[in-house]
Amino acid sequence: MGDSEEIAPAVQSILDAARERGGSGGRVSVTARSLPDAFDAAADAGRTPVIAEIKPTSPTADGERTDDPVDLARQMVEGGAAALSVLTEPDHFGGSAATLEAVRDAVDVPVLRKDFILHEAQLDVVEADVILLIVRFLEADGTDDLADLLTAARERGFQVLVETHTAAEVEKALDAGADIIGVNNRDLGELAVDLGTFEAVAPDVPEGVTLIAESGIQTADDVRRMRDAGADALLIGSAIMDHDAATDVEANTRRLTRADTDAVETTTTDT
Ligand SMILES: O=C(O)c1ccccc1NCC(=O)[C@H](O)[C@H](O)COP(=O)(O)O
Repeated sequence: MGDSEEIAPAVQSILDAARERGGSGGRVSVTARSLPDAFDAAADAGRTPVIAEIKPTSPTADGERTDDPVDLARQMVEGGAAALSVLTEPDHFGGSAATLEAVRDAVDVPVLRKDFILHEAQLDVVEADVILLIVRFLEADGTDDLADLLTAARERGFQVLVETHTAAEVEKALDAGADIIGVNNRDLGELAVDLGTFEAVAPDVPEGVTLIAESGIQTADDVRRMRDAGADALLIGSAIMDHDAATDVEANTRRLTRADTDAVETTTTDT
C-alpha cells in the first residue's frame, strides 16, 4: 500500500492515527506462550484451532460490545478458543493496552496484540505473546522495514503474525523471515471480504509455516472451507463478538471450534 494507492477512508484514518502513536518508553521483554503449540493442543483435543478476537467495535461492525473484556476472554476460552486476539487500537476498535494486560493475566492461552504497528517504538507498549505486522501497511511511506520490525519483535520475545492479502505479499513475508503467516480475507483497500482470497493465496505458503485464515469466517461451513484450503488455524472476531445482537460469546466460540468434530460426527452418523 504505497501512499498513492486507493484505500478505504476508514483504513486511511487508521493509518493516520497509527502514525501518531508512540511506545510506552521502557523496552518490553516477554516470555511468550507458544502459538503453534496452542494450535497443536487444540487439534489434539479434537477442537478446531481458533484465535477468538476481542474487538469491542470496528469500522465495519454494526454496534459496540461494552461487556467486560476479561469476562469475554474467559467465555471464549471456555468455548474452546486455542488463543485470543485483543485489539489495542483505541480510536477505531475501542481497544487498549490495559485491556490486553488484564486479559492476558486472566487466561493461560497465548494472546495476540491486534494493532497497526508501523515503528519499532510501538512494540514497547504491553507484553503479549504474539504481535501483528501487516505487510500492506508497512509499504506506506515513512514506516519501518518489515524484516527489521520482525527482528526487533523477536528480540523482545514476541512471536510475530505477518498478515498478507496477496501472493506477492506472502513472498515479501517469507523473504522477511516470517514463520507465522495470516492471509486476510478482508481487502484493506475496499474493506470487502471474500473467503476465496485465502483459497487463492494459501497454496503459496510453504509447509512448515503456520498458516492462519483471517476475517469473514461466520459459520461452521466457513471454518471447514478454510481448513480444507489449508488453514492451520482461524482468526475470528465479528462472528464471535456478534456486535449488534450481543449473543453468548461462549456458545458462538464453541460452535466454531467444534466445526471439524461436528463434520466427522455427521459423516459417521450418515454412514
Ligand atoms: O474489522 C474491521 O472492520 C477492520 C477494518 C479495517 C481494518 C481492519 C479491520 N479488521 C482487522 C482484522 O483483521 C479483523 O478484526 C480480524 O481478522 C477478524 O475479522 P472478523 O472475523 O471478520 O471480525
